Amino acid sequence: MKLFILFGCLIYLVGYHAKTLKQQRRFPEDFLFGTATAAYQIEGGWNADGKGENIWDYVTHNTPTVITDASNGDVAADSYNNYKRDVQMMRELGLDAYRFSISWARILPDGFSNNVNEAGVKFYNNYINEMIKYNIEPIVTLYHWDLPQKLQELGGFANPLFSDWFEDYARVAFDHFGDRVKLWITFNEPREICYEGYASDTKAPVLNSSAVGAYICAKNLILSHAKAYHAYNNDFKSNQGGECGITISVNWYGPLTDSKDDAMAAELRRQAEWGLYAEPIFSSEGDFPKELSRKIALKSAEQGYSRSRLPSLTDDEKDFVKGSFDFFGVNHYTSLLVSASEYKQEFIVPSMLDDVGAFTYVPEEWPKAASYWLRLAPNSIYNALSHLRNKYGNIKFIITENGWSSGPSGGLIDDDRVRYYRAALESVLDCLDDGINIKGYMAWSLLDNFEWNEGYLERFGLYEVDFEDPARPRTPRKSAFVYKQIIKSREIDHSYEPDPMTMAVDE
Ligand SMILES: C[C@H]1O[C@@H](Oc2ccc([N+](=O)[O-])cc2)[C@H](O)[C@@H](O)[C@H]1O
Repeated sequence: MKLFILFGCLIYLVGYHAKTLKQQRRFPEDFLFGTATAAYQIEGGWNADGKGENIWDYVTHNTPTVITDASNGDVAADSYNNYKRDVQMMRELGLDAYRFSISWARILPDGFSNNVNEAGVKFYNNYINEMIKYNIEPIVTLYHWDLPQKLQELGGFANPLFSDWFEDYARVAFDHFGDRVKLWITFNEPREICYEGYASDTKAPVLNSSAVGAYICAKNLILSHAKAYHAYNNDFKSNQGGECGITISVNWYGPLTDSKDDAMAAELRRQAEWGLYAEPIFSSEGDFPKELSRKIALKSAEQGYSRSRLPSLTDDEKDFVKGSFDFFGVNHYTSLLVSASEYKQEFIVPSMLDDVGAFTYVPEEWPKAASYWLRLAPNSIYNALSHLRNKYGNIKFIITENGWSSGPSGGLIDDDRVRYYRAALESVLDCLDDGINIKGYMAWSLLDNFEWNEGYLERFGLYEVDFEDPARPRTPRKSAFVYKQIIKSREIDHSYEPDPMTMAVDE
């Protein structure tokens, strides 16, 4: 009997300690919890008050077939008129920060800095001031995919002068908003800009120029980032005291098996997906990834090109680009497994996938979102971030996007999104436990919005938006309450159930 009681006490004590240990997993007080959006996806007001046309206006108006539901961002969530409600939602959630993008053509209608649209500047001033009023730190992306159409007509990212145009635009933004904005992101997701915009028929400008244009874009984009970074560093940082980085999409690509070939295939795939853009900026060599560059050169020669389709960086360019960051913005959503053996060449034109030669696989048991590319994968954030830390050192990381999609009739009780966010944030805690220097986490997204090629068929919002109603009313989903709980307590309470689901600003 005594032994039985002793054993019972022991079990109770172990259980109690395990619980308290788990409760000790807290996010630091200075950790920035936020949400993220992008101008074209939420603002609407596509031609309001002097805004110029951008490549998404152009593509959606002229080739609506590119968008599954033939919709566009003309009105979207109408945040151009509803920005105060959006800031109220940020306050309801208790956000520390809010990541949004500036529409280049709203402040420079032709793309060039000679013609500044004062109404556009005023809109962003009001928006930023509203955040500052409530202690919400604005994190500004300069480019989230919406190039002024006039610049596209001059070649866009393929024009070698692109980096000058981007630097000029960045300077206008630093000049007007840098007294209040302290975290600047030059580009959102170079891979999606260059690969999907220039080597596929999905994203604007829908050029599908195969794996030629995409590599020219990659080089020009990296140089443009570095020009904006140096402009900030040399001419603004001492007065404004902010930081400048870039956001790259870093999903985790692991090997399918333990074979050497799969390990190599996974490495090549990582180099193609994000190393191409990260390596020149964050590595000590300041150059494109070696194995990938060799493979592209080889493929280019086989295809009869007299030089590699991937343009090289000169020594001066490498020096200029290397180390051009204060932080690494990571967009992370999911994981994929890579196999070398199963890859079959599918393309007749040069393609980035053929350049890599690796097949990706996703286990059926990983839960599916509404987006075909999105699964809930185990340890996804930890795998990606620990790899980045091991590769580039323990630099400052901010997770600038992470989120889950449902279909248009998904409703307010979004238990699958709740499960995803809790798992993702547990993985962030694993990173913090391991000493990885993550300083913030931005959930994608604050509210439902125009999801690019899927239009309004995929919803990522913590707040649901009624797109049928001209007023675009916003209603919090269950995930909004759960995120609020985590932000407020700095802990993940897996048993928390909001009841009733009524939202208010905590004073
Ligand atoms: C939902 C958000 O997606 C971001 O872009 C991508 C693109 C591709 C992947 N992927 O894993 O294949 C993930 C995210 C984008 O930055 C944002 O605007 C949203 O649309």
